[in-house]
Amino acid sequence: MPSLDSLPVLDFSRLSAGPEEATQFRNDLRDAMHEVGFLYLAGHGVPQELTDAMLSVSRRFFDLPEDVKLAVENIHSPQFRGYTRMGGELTDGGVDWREQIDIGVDRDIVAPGPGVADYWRLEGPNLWPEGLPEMRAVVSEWTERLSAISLELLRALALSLGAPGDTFDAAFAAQAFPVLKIVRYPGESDPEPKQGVGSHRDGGVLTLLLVEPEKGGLQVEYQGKWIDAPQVPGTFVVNIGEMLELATNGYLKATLHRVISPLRGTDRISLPFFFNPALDSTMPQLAVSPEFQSKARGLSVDPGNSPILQTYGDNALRYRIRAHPNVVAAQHADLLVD
Ligand SMILES: O=C(O)CCC(=O)C(=O)O
Ligand SMILES: [Fe+2]
Repeated sequence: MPSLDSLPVLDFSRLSAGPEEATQFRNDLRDAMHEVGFLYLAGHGVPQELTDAMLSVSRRFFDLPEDVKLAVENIHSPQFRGYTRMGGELTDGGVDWREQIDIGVDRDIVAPGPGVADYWRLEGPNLWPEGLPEMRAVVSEWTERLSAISLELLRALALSLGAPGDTFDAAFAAQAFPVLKIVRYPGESDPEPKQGVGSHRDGGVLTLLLVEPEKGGLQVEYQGKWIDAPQVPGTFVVNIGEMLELATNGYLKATLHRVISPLRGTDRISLPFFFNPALDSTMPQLAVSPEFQSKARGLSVDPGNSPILQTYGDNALRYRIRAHPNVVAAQHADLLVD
């Protein structure tokens, strides 16, 4: 396999440029997600004004007084929504130098009871900060747009592997569980690099990441080396999560990545959007055609050596528990008993 200096770039608009171009796009998408598991997506059609509005509201959020942010801290949310203070998150056994707000779909809480799976604890309301009423509308439009692109990408991937295009539709139809994180990495590297977020694979299906213009820091593992993935104007970084690796028996790759803190005196905002299916969905095992099946690598195990779980909600809860022990202590102490 060739070495690589930067992630491949794909133009999403090729998907609507006639059947031949669409087929070629789907094949390129499949090959990039098999080889690297990461790419830059250009031509996605999300208006620049919407992107600017998202970045601007994100900055305004982080500029809120500390007590306003702490009023929506995730320790108040059994659903792990809301604000994570600096140093309040662990990845790969180390502290992440980032603050963030997690926003999902506002839904009713699922009442606990016999036979009700633990992962239903993740369903419930968001925590919205005081003084930023415009945040909801922008986030909701962002979530809608990015969900639509993600579903198109999943359809393209399914078709490219010889499976029906609608293979994934049902898992996302009724109660999809996307999560948007709005993240700020303060300047901690001096210049000795500090952990912005530690090395990990994403636990969901597909991630679309927007990074502030001109910011670097993201690194992607390829053939045992870290490739820098700086922001490229007009693109999202798109990567495969563990559930899609599971669905393709490892043909598509959930790739390790991490973020190095920016240099002191600077910071970096990024918006990872995790496109996830309903909590009780099991990823359909894709009918990958034999040509590809023979090249499937089987599944990776995550750095903690725990295998990927079949039901999405179990995976999601496991990730949350590992990353936010303080929320578990405050809201889910019963899960720690055995
Ligand atoms: O901020 C970034 O560039 C990536 C963040 C990330 O990988 C994550 O939150 O899962
Ligand atoms: Fe990630």
